[in-house]
Amino acid sequence: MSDSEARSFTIHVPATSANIGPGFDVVGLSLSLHVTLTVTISPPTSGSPASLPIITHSGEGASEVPLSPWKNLTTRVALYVLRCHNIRSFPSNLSIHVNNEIPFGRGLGSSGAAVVAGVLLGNELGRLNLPIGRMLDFALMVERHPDNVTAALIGGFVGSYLRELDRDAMEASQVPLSEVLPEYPPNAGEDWGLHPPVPPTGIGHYVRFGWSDSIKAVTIIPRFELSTAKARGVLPKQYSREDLVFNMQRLAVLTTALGQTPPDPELTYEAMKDRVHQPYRKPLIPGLLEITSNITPSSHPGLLGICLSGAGPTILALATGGFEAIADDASAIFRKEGVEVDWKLLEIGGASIVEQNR
Ligand SMILES: Nc1ncnc2c1ncn2[C@@H]1O[C@H](COP(=O)(O)OP(=O)(O)OP(=O)(O)O)[C@@H](O)[C@H]1O
Ligand SMILES: N[C@@H](CCO)C(=O)O
Repeated sequence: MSDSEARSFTIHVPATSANIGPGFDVVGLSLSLHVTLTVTISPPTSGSPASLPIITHSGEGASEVPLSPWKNLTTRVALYVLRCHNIRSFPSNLSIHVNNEIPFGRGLGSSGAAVVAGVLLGNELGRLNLPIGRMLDFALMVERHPDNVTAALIGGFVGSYLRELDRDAMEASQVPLSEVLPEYPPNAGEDWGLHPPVPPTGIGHYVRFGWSDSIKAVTIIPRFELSTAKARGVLPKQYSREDLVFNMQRLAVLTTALGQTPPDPELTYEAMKDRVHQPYRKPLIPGLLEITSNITPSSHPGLLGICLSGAGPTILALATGGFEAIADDASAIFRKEGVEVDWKLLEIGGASIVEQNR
């Protein structure tokens, strides 16, 4: 298809729940809520000046998300990918409709999904044909903990690490975010387009674990936002050996236990406990401790384990049944603390996909 023809494609990126208890910054699970971009590029009309992309947005975040392509996270990331391939602007006559099912700032990976959507958008607009690993490099230059973006891109229950790079590559992967996503439009005369910080190759490695089809995700979603930055700000810089061993023992068991059929509630409940992030986040999420300690497989048959979803405030319960009782009882504890919630029963989702429409 030539660039003078109309093009349309759709990008679907799933929500994710990171950590799953002990796997802080390591594991993520894709969920059946999506951000969907419907992208249309009309053929250029001769003589008409270059036009900026038109963004419309429906669903979650509609009242707060910036619609300027210079400010919107997804289009800024797409432009970063394009600039790294010597393409300095969006095509003319580009319109993007975003329909978003992922609530902002709740621990369901909305920012990771927006970043992955941006990488996929840049890849399609530039017809770059980037392999998955390279797309992950771009996503990791923006969102620097790999758990959400890797699970959103790959789909399923995914573990990842950031590689030990050589010194130059390490420095390149750690340039300030303000250089990766500069303020647009640039000041007059600023040479912004020519030298973007290109990601080193192979920043992250990942693996998809097995998943038992019988397991669903009950998400209990408070009606308040907690930014990831704030929830990371309360974490200590150092941990005791006991706490690290506690988490590593559980994570090693959890990554296989959730793939077993039937899953073993006694094994998984204990394996979803954490000492690295949840204890420090308790003051930010009223009810967290009571929910995770009072809702157990013996009080709630069908429950496998319960934890904070990502940086919170959403609670994630993995279960094979008894979904409503788990959600009702967790909601009641939140309400006692004055927190209103919504809950959703979600499937474990697939990977991000791009569909060509015509
Ligand atoms: N579809 C989107 N389009 C543009 N910006 C978005 C979109 N989704 C999320 N964002 C931006 O990301 C911010 C939320 O990011 P944050 O990292 O605080 O929470 P989260 O990603 O929802 O949670 P977590 O990382 O714990 O799973 C929003 O306030 C908004 O600025
Ligand atoms: N691992 C991250 C996930 C949030 O995006 C955290 O818990 O801060």
